[in-house]
Amino acid sequence: MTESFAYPKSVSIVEVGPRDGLQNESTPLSTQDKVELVEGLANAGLRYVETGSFVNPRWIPQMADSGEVFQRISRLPGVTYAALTPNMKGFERAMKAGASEVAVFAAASESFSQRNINCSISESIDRFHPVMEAADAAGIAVRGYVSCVLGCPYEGEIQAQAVLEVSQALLDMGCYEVSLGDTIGTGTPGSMDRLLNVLVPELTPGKLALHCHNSYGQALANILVGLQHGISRIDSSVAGLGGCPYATGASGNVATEDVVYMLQGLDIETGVDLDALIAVGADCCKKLERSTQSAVAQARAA
Ligand SMILES: CC(C)(COP(=O)([O-])OP(=O)([O-])OC[C@H]1O[C@@H](n2cnc3c(N)ncnc32)[C@H](O)[C@@H]1OP(=O)([O-])[O-])[C@@H](O)C(=O)NCCC(=O)NCCSC(=O)C[C@@](C)(O)CC(=O)[O-]
Repeated sequence: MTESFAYPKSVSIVEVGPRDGLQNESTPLSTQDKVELVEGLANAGLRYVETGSFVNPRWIPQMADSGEVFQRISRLPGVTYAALTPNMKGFERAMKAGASEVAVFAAASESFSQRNINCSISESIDRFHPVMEAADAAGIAVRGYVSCVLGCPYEGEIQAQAVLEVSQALLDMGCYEVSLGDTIGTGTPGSMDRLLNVLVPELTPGKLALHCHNSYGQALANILVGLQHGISRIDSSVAGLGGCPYATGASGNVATEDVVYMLQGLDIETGVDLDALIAVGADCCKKLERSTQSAVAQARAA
């Protein structure tokens, strides 16, 4: 643990429910329901909504209508509507649909990289170069993701050095930040602290975000460790939707409602209206015919 720390005064929440959440839901949500979800999240105060993904629809059918979702949403000023783009084809589709920002995604594990995007880590970096150049020319910011930072479903433990190398490569090529994905949620406050002790001095906290899945119930504790290291960008998914299609058993991201509640308790500003957010999560869960994974939403409903 860092010797002394001050919690950030505010935290930006990166809402990934409409993408990371819905990409792994078995019940398909209609395009109109997706549009209402994205609009509801922005109306609840979220300023960054990952709205969809431009990957091969044969790999991720749940995101096949992302172009239509982007085209149909009413946009609020000051809100970033972002998309995942694994290659130039994805980037071109995202631009046509009007995405305001894109994200490229790599992994710290070779096996996961092969299963998720059908290429090695270094091949993935090569594929991102033209995306970075095209985004730069178009004035589009690019976020980077690194999956499996605290464990891989195929390789087990992942070395911090491997996470550092791929994160550094993404920043060097022009990503403005790297989101560290605990894809299978096996991380603990101890392993997160050890990882950040390696990454933060090299990369600085302002270039890092945390993306914690909650499979083992550790996500909020891991995020707290990240805050103590000065990280102030947190990914989360309304109602804890989703999982990962290439990591069997991985549950959804930490629920946005639970993150907001914890941050409120720390007097950290998020700009999110918790009651409005809970209502958006409840509406989405009803449409998906599933229960919320948010402990806060469950407690409020009771
Ligand atoms: C990356 C590829 C496309 C490579 O897939 P590939 O098969 O190696 O690509 P290819 O270039 O050889 O092309 C094969 C076919 O795919 C098409 N294609 C090629 N690119 C696109 C595109 N962008 N959009 C639409 N179609 C595309 C291309 O046109 C061609 O079509 P065909 O000629 O056979 O009809 C594939 O592996 C893929 O789509 N993977 C999906 C990966 C994915 O979405 N995973 C989930 C998101 S990552 C995640 O959830 C983790 C994260 C970010 O949340 C963080 C964390 O939690 O760890």
